[in-house]
Amino acid sequence: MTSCNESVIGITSVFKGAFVHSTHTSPMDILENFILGVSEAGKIVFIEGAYEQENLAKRWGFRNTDITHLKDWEFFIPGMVDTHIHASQYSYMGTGLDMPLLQWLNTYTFPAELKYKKTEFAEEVYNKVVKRTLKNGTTTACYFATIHTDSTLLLGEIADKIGQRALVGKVCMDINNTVEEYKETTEESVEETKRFISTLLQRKYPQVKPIITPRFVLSCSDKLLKDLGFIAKNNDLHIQSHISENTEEVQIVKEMFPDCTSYTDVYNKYNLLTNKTVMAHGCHLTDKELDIFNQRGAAISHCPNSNLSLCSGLLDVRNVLKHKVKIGLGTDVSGGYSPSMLDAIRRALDTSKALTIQTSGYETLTYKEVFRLATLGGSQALALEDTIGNFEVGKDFDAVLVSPSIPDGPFDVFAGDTFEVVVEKFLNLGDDRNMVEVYVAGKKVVPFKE
Ligand SMILES: Nc1nc2[nH]cnc2c(=O)[nH]1
Ligand SMILES: [Zn+2]
Repeated sequence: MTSCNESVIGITSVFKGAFVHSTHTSPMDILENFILGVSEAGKIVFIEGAYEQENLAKRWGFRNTDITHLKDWEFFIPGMVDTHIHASQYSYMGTGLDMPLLQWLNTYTFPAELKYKKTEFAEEVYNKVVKRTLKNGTTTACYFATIHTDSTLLLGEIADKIGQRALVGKVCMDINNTVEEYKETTEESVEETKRFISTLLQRKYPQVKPIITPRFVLSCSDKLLKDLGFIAKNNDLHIQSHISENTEEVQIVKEMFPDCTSYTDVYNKYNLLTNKTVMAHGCHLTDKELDIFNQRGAAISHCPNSNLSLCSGLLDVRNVLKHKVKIGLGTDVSGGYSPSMLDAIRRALDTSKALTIQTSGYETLTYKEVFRLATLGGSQALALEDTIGNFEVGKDFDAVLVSPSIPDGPFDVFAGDTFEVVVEKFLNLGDDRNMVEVYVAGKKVVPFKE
């Protein structure tokens, strides 16, 4: 296909059918009988009612035979954004959820992460986690790897090869009093972070970028936090970490930093709270801390499966939204036992309902609001809203083609169902069998090439 009037931009795909997405004003818009065009560069160039088909065809130079028609009940959703996932913890996902955070880290996590010193092990696990999440509709993942630079670079290479959009973090930690082998010196951590960033950036992967990753305050010395804040600022990089996940952790941070007014104040002091920062959990943040998040433009990754599985706490998403703090959803594999963002949607609803049970007058989140968190909210949390998150013209076409009525699928569709009902069924009951195609920047990445 070539364009005529709009001769600079060539159209490579045109889809006709239903598109379901969120906007600032609406948590869920269902656009039935629409037509969407994707450019060679993978960007959305138009999305309009199908009655505009002839005009669009003339303007963009495509023929009727170039159009891909969605089948009955099929619809596109924007690719989902996992704002917090530990690629390295995928190897033991679904196990070891019988203790609280700090004991869990010492017993299961640190020994498991130590194994990534070997790049062969990293290669096996990282190929699996990228494929598993992509086929579950995660088109963008914000990854923690381990302290090992070469294995973490491999994660970037694998995400690029398989076609997932990713922020990839080499974990930084110079404190570990229980698994002594699993830590770096302060200098190593800083130097290896610099090597990681420069090597990954040199590779110029179009959709894979580095993210500065201090594990959390309890794993990092003051000097390390300070240097990482400096590196992030000098290179305008994304930042991720954990904050206020459970009460024991919050108490220890308070005792360690008597001069700081809060956990948030510690990160803020070291320039680690920016408009490109995403902090996981935040279950126990105070209103004052949320105000600081708002002022800095920093975001929260809500990881409800993990918060329930490790008995960490119930994040009050309604309160976070009230403070106008950016928020997305995360699986937090493997504190969370599921790699699926559909599970994150469901557990976020469960959490909101638990808060409703214990708080009179609580305004429960709707499934539509939680869908927005998994898509547009995630893009905002990762400061990628200009590129992804919904089907606005000019954004990259990151999308999942959902086929609700596949043979032997996880739920049934009936003739009397409305489109809205089918979307709700998919969000509550669907799984990767329904996600028949996945696109990142206009390129079909699921089904996999091999
Ligand atoms: N859930 C979770 N919390 C953390 N806090 C510090 N490290 C971790 C981790 O690996 N998982
Ligand atoms: Zn985590």
